[in-house]
Amino acid sequence: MSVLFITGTGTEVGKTVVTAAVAALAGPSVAVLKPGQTGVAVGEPGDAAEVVRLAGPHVATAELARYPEPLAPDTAARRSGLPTLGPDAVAKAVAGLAAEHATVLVEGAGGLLVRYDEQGRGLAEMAAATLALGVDVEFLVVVAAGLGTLNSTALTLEALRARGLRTRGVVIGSWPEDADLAARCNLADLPAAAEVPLLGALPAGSAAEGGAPFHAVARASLAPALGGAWDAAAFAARHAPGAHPVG
Ligand SMILES: Nc1ncnc2c1ncn2[C@@H]1O[C@H](COP(=O)(O)OP(=O)(O)OP(=O)(O)O)[C@@H](O)[C@H]1O
Ligand SMILES: C[C@H](N)[C@H](N)CCCCCC(=O)O
Ligand SMILES: [Mg+2]
Repeated sequence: MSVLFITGTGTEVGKTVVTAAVAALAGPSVAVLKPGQTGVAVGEPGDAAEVVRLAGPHVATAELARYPEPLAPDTAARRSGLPTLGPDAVAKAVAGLAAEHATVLVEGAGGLLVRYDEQGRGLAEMAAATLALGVDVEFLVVVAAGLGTLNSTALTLEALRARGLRTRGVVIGSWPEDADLAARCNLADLPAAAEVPLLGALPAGSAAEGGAPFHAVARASLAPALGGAWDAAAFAARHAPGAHPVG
C-alpha cells in the first residue's frame, strides 16, 4: 500500500491532472481523497470527479469538506460559516482508505502551506497526523514548467524537508506545446532545485479526453511506478518544435 500526498507550487498548476495520471497507472485498487474542495457548489463535480473522468470509474473517491467560494479552505470556511477541516479527521480518513486500497492519493488545495483551519494547519499537518497513525506517507509535488518554477519548487521542497516530510519527486503539471528556452532548461535544472527526481511532465491538453487516450498519455508522461529516473531528454526530443509527440 502506498499513500501519496499530492501538493503543488500553487493553485492551477495541474495537481488534479497529475493525480488522475498517477491514479490511471496505479492499477485497480486506488482511491483519491480531496480533503477540502473550494469553489464548487454542492452537487457540482469537483477535482475528485475530474480524476474519475480522466482515470476511470474504478477509482474510489472521497471528499471531506466543500466550500462554495474559490478561496483557501480556511478563508472559505470562515466566510461560509461552515466548519473547518482539521488534520486528525483527514488522517483517519486516509488510514481508512489505506486499509482498503493499495494506493491512496490525497490532493491538496492550492500550494503546500494553504490553511484549512483556524490554527493555520494544512496538508503538511494532515500528512504528519497520518504518519502518527502508523501509515507511511510520501509527497509528490506538481510544479510549473516555465521561468520562476525553480524558486517556487525549491521553496516547497524546503518547507517539506523542514517538516520532516519525504518527497518521491516532482512532476510538471502542464508542459506547453511551444516550450520556451526556460522550460526546456528546467527539465535539466528542476532535479537540482528540488533535490528529488523529476518524475514526469503532463503535456498541456492531456485532460481533453479521459479513458484510454488519457491512460496512454499518462504512461508516456510519467516514470514507471513513479520510481527511478524519467527520461527527460527523450521527452524533450519528442516535444521539440516541429516534432509530433505521442504523450
Ligand atoms: N497537463 C494538462 N493538460 C490539460 N489541462 C491541464 C493540464 N494541467 C492543468 N490543466 C488545466 O488547468 C486547470 C488547472 O489544473 P488543475 O485543476 O489540475 O490545477 P490544480 O493544481 O489541481 O488546482 P487546485 O489548487 O484548484 O486543485 C484545469 O482546467 C486543468 O484542466
Ligand atoms: C479555488 C482554487 N481552485 C483552489 N481550490 C484553492 C486555492 C487556494 C489558494 C490560496 C492562496 O495560496 O492564495
Ligand atoms: Mg485540483
